[in-house]
Amino acid sequence: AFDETGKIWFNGEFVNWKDANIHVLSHVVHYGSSVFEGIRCYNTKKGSAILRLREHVERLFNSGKIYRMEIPYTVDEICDAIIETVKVNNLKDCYIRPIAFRGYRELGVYPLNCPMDTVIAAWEWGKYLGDDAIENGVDIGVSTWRRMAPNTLPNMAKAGANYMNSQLAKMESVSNGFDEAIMLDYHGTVSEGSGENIFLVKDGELYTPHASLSLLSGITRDSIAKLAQDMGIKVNEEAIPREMLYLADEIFMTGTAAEVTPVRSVDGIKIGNGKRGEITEKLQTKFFNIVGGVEEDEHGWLTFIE
Ligand SMILES: Cc1[nH+]cc(COP(=O)(O)O)c(CN[C@@H](CCC(=O)O)C(=O)O)c1O
Repeated sequence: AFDETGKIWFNGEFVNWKDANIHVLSHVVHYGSSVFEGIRCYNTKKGSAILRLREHVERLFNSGKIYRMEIPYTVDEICDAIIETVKVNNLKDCYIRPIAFRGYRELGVYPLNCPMDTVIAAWEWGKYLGDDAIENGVDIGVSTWRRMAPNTLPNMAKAGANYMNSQLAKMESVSNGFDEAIMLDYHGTVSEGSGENIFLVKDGELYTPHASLSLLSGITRDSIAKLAQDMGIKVNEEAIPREMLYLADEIFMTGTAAEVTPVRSVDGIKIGNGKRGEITEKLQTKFFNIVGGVEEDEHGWLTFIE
């Protein structure tokens, strides 16, 4: 639950949390016309730092471009506003949610007469899949809901409407007793989770579905792939059959909220020894050491908040 005492950046002004409201007849409420980001700020040993800020903001604008949304700010202005939002709320470790959406003027599917509203909120958000998930892993199930097919809803856009698909998969998996869903794509090969990308480990190599085909081109996915390459671990991007999930030595999921979460079972079938795998732990430790300021940020991913 939110502590509701913070300030929210709303179309260029900071407003009180409880005053950050929109009209119920805003286009976005009825038609899902929003694009958004999930970004984390970490309280590193050297102060608070936002992870891959520019990549996230550029993806926000790319998502908007797909939907012909003209967000009335530059990438730099949104980056600066995000930094200000963390500072004005005196947050150290937090999750940041920029969102741009079609606002209030008229209803009807055609969106281009509605104004664009832009909001940035930030709050403390713990471990996405539960406190012990990072160490002990989660149980996931393959959903009967597939990720959106090509040319239906754009998987490359981090758009609100895509999460109606994610919600269906998540609700189904939780009702089946799992912690998270893994979705297949239109062709029946492995795609992504309701809010994460997925990696398999087999014979010392990583396997992950092609970016931007049927899944969000994850920034954490990119970070982990780079860390694996730094460690001399080969990363294979390829179509992964569902049954490969069962045969993997290790599986983990990646996302800004999920960070690096091991998977211990799929559809009730134990993965490897049913615990966090060795390569998963190595990558997870490296990731957390970088975002914790314990190890050198060699890729320049951290933007420190003075
Ligand atoms: C469908 C999906 N796929 C992959 C990812 C991983 O992307 P990245 O964060 O760039 O590594 C996310 C992030 N999910 C965000 C929203 C979660 C939510 O519940 O809302 C997040 O992790 O912030 C997804 O929502």
